[in-house]
Amino acid sequence: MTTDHGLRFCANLGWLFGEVPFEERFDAAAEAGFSAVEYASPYGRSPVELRRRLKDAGLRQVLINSPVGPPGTPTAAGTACLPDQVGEFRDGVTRALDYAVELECPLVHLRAGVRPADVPRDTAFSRYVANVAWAGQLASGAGVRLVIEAVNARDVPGYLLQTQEQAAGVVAAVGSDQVGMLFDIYHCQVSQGDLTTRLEEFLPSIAHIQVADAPGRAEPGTGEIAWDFVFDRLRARGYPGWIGCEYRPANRTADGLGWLTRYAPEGNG
Ligand SMILES: O=C(O)C(=O)CO
Repeated sequence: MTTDHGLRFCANLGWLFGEVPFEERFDAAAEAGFSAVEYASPYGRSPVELRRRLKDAGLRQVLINSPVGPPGTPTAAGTACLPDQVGEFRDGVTRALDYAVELECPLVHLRAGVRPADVPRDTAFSRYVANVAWAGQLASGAGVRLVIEAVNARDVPGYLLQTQEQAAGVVAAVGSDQVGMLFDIYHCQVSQGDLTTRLEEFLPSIAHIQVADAPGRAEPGTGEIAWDFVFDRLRARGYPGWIGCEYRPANRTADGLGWLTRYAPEGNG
């Protein structure tokens, strides 16, 4: 549901409702008033199971990520910029699109990856652009849109894509409506600031937004970002997409959702 207020928020089940096991987070999100969810990795469960959980809770899935390697390995933040991982990357995109189609999920986030020290930046960047272009073509056949996200270097040192300008440049270079930006307000604040200027500049390319406050990455209202100002701007510009709650709740998730009722008074989407 889009309200007159215009902003639609979805719950990231990888980050929110950590008080209960993953399987129970669907119901927890619905009980908290969400009508949509996102999470990075559906791959440990069958699409049939996930579809059932979504349906039973009355939720829709709006974003998944393409697969990444195990934590602590060179592919933990993705394979898209790694010249020796093209096969892995393509297999991962194919798998992600299969899941997205099964879950009726409109967006897949392609993680760029961390550039290895022995790979020149230009080499990693051109591999990345070529991979995203390849994935965009495959995604158009599946009716799914891809998004790419700039991530701050404090949280993920060496991540290839660190600024909104770089992400916008890749979207422009690929030149396909099938690829858009995932603008994470927390990452932008940590790396660059000047949030609303950047949001407004890149709005035509932005297909998804995520939120957390800075510097602690907890709920909006726990840090330095002027959320009234930011959300007013997004509302005034008619941002039509979802806003993913990708934050680490300061306490129990439900206890920290007061901020949301201010910005989505008629329900979270
Ligand atoms: O890894 C992160 O920090 C992300 O924001 C992924 O979406």
